[in-house]
Amino acid sequence: MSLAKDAAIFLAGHRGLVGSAILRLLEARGYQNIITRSRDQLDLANQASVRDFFELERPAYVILAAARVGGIEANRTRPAEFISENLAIQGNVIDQAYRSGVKKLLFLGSSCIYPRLAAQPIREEALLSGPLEPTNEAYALAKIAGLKMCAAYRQQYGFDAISLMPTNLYGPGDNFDLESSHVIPALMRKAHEAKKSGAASLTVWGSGRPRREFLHVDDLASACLFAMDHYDEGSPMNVGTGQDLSIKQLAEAICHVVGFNGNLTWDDSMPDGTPRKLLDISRMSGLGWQASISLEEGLKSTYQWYLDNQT
Ligand SMILES: NC(=O)C1=CN([C@@H]2O[C@H](COP(=O)(O)OP(=O)(O)OC[C@H]3O[C@@H](n4cnc5c(N)ncnc54)[C@H](OP(=O)(O)O)[C@@H]3O)[C@@H](O)[C@H]2O)C=CC1
Ligand SMILES: C[C@H]1O[C@H](OP(=O)(O)OP(=O)(O)OC[C@H]2O[C@@H](n3cnc4c(=O)[nH]c(N)nc43)[C@H](O)[C@@H]2O)[C@@H](O)[C@@H](O)C1=O
Repeated sequence: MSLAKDAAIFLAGHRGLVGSAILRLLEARGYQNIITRSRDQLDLANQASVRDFFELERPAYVILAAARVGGIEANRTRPAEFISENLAIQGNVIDQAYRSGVKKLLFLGSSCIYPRLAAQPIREEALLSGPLEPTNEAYALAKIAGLKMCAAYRQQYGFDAISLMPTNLYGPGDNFDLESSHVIPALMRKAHEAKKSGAASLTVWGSGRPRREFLHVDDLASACLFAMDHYDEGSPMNVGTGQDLSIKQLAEAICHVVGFNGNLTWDDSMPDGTPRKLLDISRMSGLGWQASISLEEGLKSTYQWYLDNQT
């Protein structure tokens, strides 16, 4: 099935990192009927508002990129908000989409749904096979509930709801707040500020030993539209690059891109999180999709975006 260019598509979370990348791609591909609402206009955690919205707008397709999202420290310190807001948003949107006759819905989970010590690279079958990483357990449980809700609605009602599990993302429109952000925007900003102030060193959280896989958000947007056209199964599907690196290697790469030549110091009072979460991407590549933006290229363009947009 291919999405018609005039299909009514509700893109939830269009101002976020992922939603804004999907919006750019939908517009570039000529989609003419994209429905958007900011949180101020429609609180997706409010069931009555979501019901009224779906009854009024009657979208044919839904891409759910609205969620409570943050880096390791935000997840560790605000678990109640991460579980309650995500359960509410996804529960309301998935249920109302089904009730109002939506033809297809895409839900986004995250690679943190898999067990902390899953065999690497992580296959989709590893889901629920072991304990989760404690720093993001609340968020991961909400995401697991979301993908299982999609599978249950497919099984019982025949609702075409699919779930993608992206690895760690980065790119234009990311959150550069040092307390709540993910590692790439945090280190990019720290390196930029250290370079500007002439500081001798930059502080990196943890030991530098954890390994992470990073996908540029424009690649994720392409994967989302590919999955809307080519995937219609209940089981979640991983999206990544198939390559990872250590946080130390990442910090060095970011310093190189930013042009900061000082030292790295390590704050071991901050958590490392999952030791490694490299996704097995054979299911998605078997369907014919692969990432195209290298980490080096993506870091350079993201830093340029930061320079052009910092406030
Ligand atoms: N960033 C990452 O590294 C990864 C992200 N993902 C997943 O991708 C999806 C998008 O994440 P990302 O783009 O990074 O997140 P962002 O924080 O950048 O954007 C989240 C969006 O959700 C909207 N939103 C949040 N709460 C509500 C609400 N109550 N009502 C309406 N809208 C709301 C926000 O709207 P507004 O702007 O109006 O406030 C915002 O546009 C999430 O499902 C996330 O789990 C998966 C793997 C990794
Ligand atoms: C996408 C994913 O994102 C989160 O999990 P995470 O991968 O651990 O995310 P992170 O990007 O914040 O950290 C990656 C690594 O980097 C190290 N690190 C070093 N220095 C900084 C630093 O300055 N900031 C941050 N944030 N991390 C730093 C940090 O200590 C960790 O070892 C969860 O929300 C999870 O729920 C989720 O889905």
